[in-house]
Formats: sequence, C-alpha cells, structure tokens
Amino acid sequence: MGSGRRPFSANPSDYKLLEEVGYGASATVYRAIYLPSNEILAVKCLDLDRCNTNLDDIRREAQTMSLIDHPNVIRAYCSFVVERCLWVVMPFMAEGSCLHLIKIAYPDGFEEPVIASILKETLKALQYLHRHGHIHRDVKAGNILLDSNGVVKLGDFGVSACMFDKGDRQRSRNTFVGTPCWMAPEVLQPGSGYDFKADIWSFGITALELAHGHAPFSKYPPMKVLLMTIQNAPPGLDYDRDKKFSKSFKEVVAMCLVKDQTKRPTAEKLLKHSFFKNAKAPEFSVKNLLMDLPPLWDRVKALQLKDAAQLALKKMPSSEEEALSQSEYKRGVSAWNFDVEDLKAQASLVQDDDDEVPGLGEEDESVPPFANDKDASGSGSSSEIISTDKIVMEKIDCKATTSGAEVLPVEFSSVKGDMSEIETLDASNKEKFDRDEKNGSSYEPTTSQSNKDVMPGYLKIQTGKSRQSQSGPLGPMAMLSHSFSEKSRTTEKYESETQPSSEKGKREVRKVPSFSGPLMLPNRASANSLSAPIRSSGGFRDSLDEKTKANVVQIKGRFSVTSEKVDLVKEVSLCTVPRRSSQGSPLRKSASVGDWLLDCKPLPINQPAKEVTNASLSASLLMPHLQNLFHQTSLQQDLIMSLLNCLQQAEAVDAVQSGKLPLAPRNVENDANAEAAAASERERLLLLKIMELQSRMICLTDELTAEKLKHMQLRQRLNDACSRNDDDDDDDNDDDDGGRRGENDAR
Ligand SMILES: Nc1ncnc2c1ncn2[C@@H]1O[C@H](COP(=O)(O)OP(=O)(O)OP(=O)(O)O)[C@@H](O)[C@H]1O
Repeated sequence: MGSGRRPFSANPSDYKLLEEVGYGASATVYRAIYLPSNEILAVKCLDLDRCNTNLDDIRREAQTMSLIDHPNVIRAYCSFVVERCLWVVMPFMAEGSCLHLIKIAYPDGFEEPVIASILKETLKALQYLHRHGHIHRDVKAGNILLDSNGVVKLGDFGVSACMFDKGDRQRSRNTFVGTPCWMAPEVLQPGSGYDFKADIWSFGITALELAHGHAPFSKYPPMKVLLMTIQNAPPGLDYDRDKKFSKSFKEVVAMCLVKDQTKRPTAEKLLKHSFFKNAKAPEFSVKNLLMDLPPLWDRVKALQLKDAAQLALKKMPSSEEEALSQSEYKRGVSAWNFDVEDLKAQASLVQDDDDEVPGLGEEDESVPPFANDKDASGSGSSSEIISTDKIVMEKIDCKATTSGAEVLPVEFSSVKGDMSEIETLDASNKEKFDRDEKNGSSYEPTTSQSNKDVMPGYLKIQTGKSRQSQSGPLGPMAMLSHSFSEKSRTTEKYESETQPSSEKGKREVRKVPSFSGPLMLPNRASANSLSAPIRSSGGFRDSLDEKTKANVVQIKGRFSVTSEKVDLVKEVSLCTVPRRSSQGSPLRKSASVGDWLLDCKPLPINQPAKEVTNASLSASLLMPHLQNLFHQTSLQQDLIMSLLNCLQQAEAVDAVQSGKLPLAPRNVENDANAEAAAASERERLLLLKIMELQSRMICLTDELTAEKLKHMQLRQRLNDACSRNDDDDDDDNDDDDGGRRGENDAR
C-alpha cells in the first residue's frame, strides 16, 4: 500500500468505485481507483443516516484515524461527506477480512502457526492503539484485514468506534441491538465501567474464532450470549477437538479470557509470551492461506448469495414462536437497563429451544454452557435458552472510562442538520502522536485516560456557524461535501458498464440494514455473517415498516443503536401482531371488553345537525367505556406483573432446590436435570399464558387508541355542527330583523 501521507483529493469524482468488497452494519466498502494516480484504494461509504446524530464524533474519529501511523492499523487517507454518506479512503486490503477467508475456505478455522502470526500482528495494532489511549472496541476476525502479501491490519477503527459509547450516556440514552459474542463481561455489566482491557477479552474471543471458525456462543441468541458471558466460566481451548493446539496457545487464550479485567495482561505483556515470540512473520504463514482463491469481490458475491439462499431457506416461525419472540423483544425494551439480576430472572422464564441449540457446547463452545462461573457476578441461576435472536439493551450508564468520558460541548441534533466546521489539525499534536509512538514507552494506558487527554486540541468545533454538507480540509484529512448524485454517477457509470441491471437490484435489496443477520442463518459458519446486524428468527425486523427503519439511527457492527424515541413496543404491536378489525378480533372478545364498542362509521362532511346530535350522544356514551377499557388494561397489566413476580420467585426457589446457584459445583447440574425440566415445562405454560395476556393487552391498547381517535373526530364534528347551527340561527335572526325593518319602513 505504502501511500504514506500523500494527500488524496476530497473530490468524489476523482474516485471511481469498482466492486463491492465488503459491507458492515453501517457501511459498504468498495474497491476503487484514484483516478489522478490510477491507484487502487478502498472507499468505505458510511451511511450517515444510519449513524447516531453526533457528527462531531464521527469527524473527530475520522481525524484520529488519519493520524494513525502503524503498519498493523488501517489508516484513513482522507474522508469527506458525499451527500448522506461519509467516504473514508483507505488502503485496499486485497484479501479482505479473516472472517471472509474463514467463511469461504476455512470453516473450521486456521492452523495454529497461521493463527499465531495473525494474532501477533493484531496484538501489535492493539499495543499501538492502547498506548495512544484508544480502545478499539470491535476486535474480531471481521475486522482483521489481509492483503495479498500476507500483511495483517486491524481495521474498522475510528469512524465506527466513535459511534459506540461516546459522549454522555445518561443524556443520549440509546438502545443497542446486537450480538455480544466478542464483548467483555464488564462491557455487558451495568455501571462497571471498562477500559482497554475490554479489547484484550475481544482479542481472546477472536483467537477462538480463528481457531474454530466461529466465535464462542455464536450459535446462541444474543440474549443468551450475554447471559453466558456474564454467568458462565470463560470460554477457552479446553476440549478434545482442541488437543491439536499447543499449551502456550491455550495459555494465551486463558490469560485473555479472565473475567476480572485487572487480571488480564496488556497487549505489551502478551507480546512477550512465547506463543507470540515464536510466531512466524505473516508474509510466510498467512500467504499460504491465500493461494488459489478467487478475487475478493467474487468471494464477497458468493458469500452474499450464500447468505441470501440461507435466508430464503429459513423456516417461517410459528405464531407461537413469533409471539414468544415479540414478548422477549418487548421485555427487552422495557426492562433491560442492564439490570443483570432482572435479566437473569427474565431469562429463566424462557424455554430451551432445541432446534436452535443442539446439545451442549463441546462441539461448538469452549465451556459447558450451563456451568456457572465461580466469579460470575450475581446469583441468578438461569442458563435456559432464550428463544429470540435479538438483544435489546437500554444501555443507560455504561461508562467507558478511557475514551468514552468526553462530553462534547455541543451535540448535533441530527446528521441531517448543518455541519460544523473543524479547524485544521494542529500539527504539533500529530507530532506528539508520532513521537509517543517512536518513544514507545512514553504512554502508559490508564483507565482514567480520556481521548481528550490524549489528543488535546486536535480540533476546535464551531457549532454556532454551520454550513450545509460542507467542511474544509483537515490537514491530512479533508472533509468536503458533495452532491450524492456525483457519487451515484460515478458508481452507476461503472455499474452500467460492468453489471447487468439485475445485479444492481440485488445490491439495493442487500443494503437494507438488516439483510443478513448472523444468528438468523442456520449455518454456523454464516454466523456473524459479514458483521451484519442481527435479525429475529421471528421475522421481527422483517416486519418493521419504513417508519421503523427510519427510526434506526445507527446500526453498528454488533450494535444497532436506535433513538430513544423509537417506541418499539408499539412497533411490535403495529407491525408484528396481526392486526384485526375491532369487529372480528377474537382477542378483543377474549379480553372481556364485551361488545359495547360502537360502530362509529365516519360521518359525511355535511352531516345534518340531527345525525350529528346522535353522534354526539355516541361520543358521550363512549367516555365511560373508554374508562372501562383503561381499567381493564391496567388490571391485566397488574395480572401480568404479578405472574412475572410469581415466576421469578418460583425460579429462585427452583434454583436453590436444583443446586443451580452460581457457586454450586458443576456436577450437581446433572442431578437437577429432571427437576429443571419439570420446572421448565411449568414455566413454558405460564409464559404462554403471559404471552396471550400481553397480546390481548396490545390489542386492547390499539383499540383504545382507535376509539380515542374516533372520539376526538366525533367531538370535532359535533363542534363543527354546533358552530354551523349557531351560524344558521344568526342568519335566521338576521332575516327576521330585515323583514321587520322592511315592514317598519313601509309603515
Ligand atoms: N480497506 C479495506 N480493504 C478491503 N476490504 C475492506 C477494507 N475495509 C473493510 N473491508 C471489508 O468490508 C467489511 C466491512 O467493513 P467495516 O467492518 O469497516 O464496516 P462496518 O460497517 O464498520 O462493519 P462492522 O459491522 O463490522 O462494524 C470488512 O469486514 C471487510 O471485509
């Protein structure tokens, strides 16, 4: 690659986008030609509409990314805004990500020498980033990129990292949807705070991903993964199939996957381990992997087709499964404030899904899934499998103690809004960055270090003055705005030259954010497919309408971040619970509302006053019924709450009786199986009952809303009619007055 710090233009027409070589949750990556020098590059097109509103963060991180100067970290040559997208120009990594490679040719993972080489390079990247006070936060095989010479670089740093956990979490309360496979327990735990050691955990998980071809727990639904990460013993290389791996590799993994973050080694320390000391240079080991493979874009296309085929084959869920999934989803929305105790209690309500989770983990996982970890926090006992593919976490107070502490002076209300100017980078800071790196030891990562501390005064943000889609060059970076039509022209031109129209259509379809959800795919090798966000097996996301999609302000790798305003419960009720007319709704009948609802047909505009009076009578009759409906709904809510409480208590008792408390020895588990099965069956029935009640409640709420609307319409019409009546009376009086006046005149 070696383009050094040569400036690249910020003019999109200088770039010709070629094939699509990757896509993530928020971005599509293209191979591209930089026309002025005919150089091959990668252009990552980040959809700003799907990012959170804080453009400052994106820009600052894009700048940081441009300052990166390490052979194992992808740096941005420049970035600029093209209509609704941020284009990030980077070196092209011709072999794509390790995940690509695994999926296309090594479904069971790589050989140990290859793993050692890849991990060593990744570790060097982490050492560099941590030294400069950055947490990558998304270390995984999908973000380890390879070029045809075997060079390994850690990608997806910066622009994407900033979208997660920046700013004031309390203020910008977001909802995350995603899979936590790579996430450290402390990241998943409420309020515990995390630092760069979270990357070391993810690094350990990535080691297992490279060794097995998939991350631990990747076949489980995200909610389950979250629980397992928190409750179970950490995964490792402990099974028969792992016999082929050396003791030192196992040791490295075990060192990284320690739940207590303070006991995890730094990247620097890990690099001194014999496993890495003896690792071969990637030019030798990794290069062998790449022989006889088709070009990256053909691989990506093949993977897309495979994903699409698997999606098409995925069986539609039964209505029961769908209801359960919806219930899980709603419960997640309403109650997942990262309250782990609550989480455990809730998870215990959900039955195992044998179809989804075949057997215990030896074949797939590195720890017995139901073995509780001794140092797991909390005392919940549930290891039941949660039958939904989604995880929704209202992450309110997750503190990133290193880089997430900075609160921007001003937050942008919308990416759609104006953009602030950013001053040119302070060259002295850049020098500092470089100097630190050369000195090597000048920076020791500490948990209290913030980005602000590390890179003071990089940029000055002027929020008062704004400029639509336009900002000046940024030192090595340049962020300019261009009409998206230019980008379209460039892309389309190429497409029309090279691709049949059906291809373009396919691309359009695939760009729907939730197209290929890893856990939706039946094939484990497809899990985490191209880092796309998760979709529900219950088709939840499928059924979200355009409005919902518009509400998804950010889908980022493991997370979809939706704005707080999204009323997910409502979305569920509107989109996924089959809507029935108030007349024909069996749910309505069973909800004991009776048949009191009036058949309020819309009234014609010029309704005679008499009919309007009848309608107004109906409206006045409606009020008590509405109150009744309210009452019914709240009663049912109470009922559901008490049922949930009962279940939680029963679960706690069961846990104690069956010895599934976290500190209980692992072998007690088998003895308790029969008892647990009975309890599980009882819970399943109760859960179904709750499900039914919740569905009824949703219907009732819908009906109530509809009735309220009708009531308002009736009142409006009544008012109109009344005012019309008054006008008529006035006219009559005027006529009478005129007549009388005429008579008087005649007299
Ligand atoms: N410089 C590059 N050269 C070649 N391929 C790349 C490059 N950068 C990214 N890719 C490919 O594109 C995919 C998506 O890129 P990236 O991970 O940056 O997007 P994202 O939206 O941030 O994804 P994620 O969902 O993982 O966060 C990568 O997994 C990789 O396969």
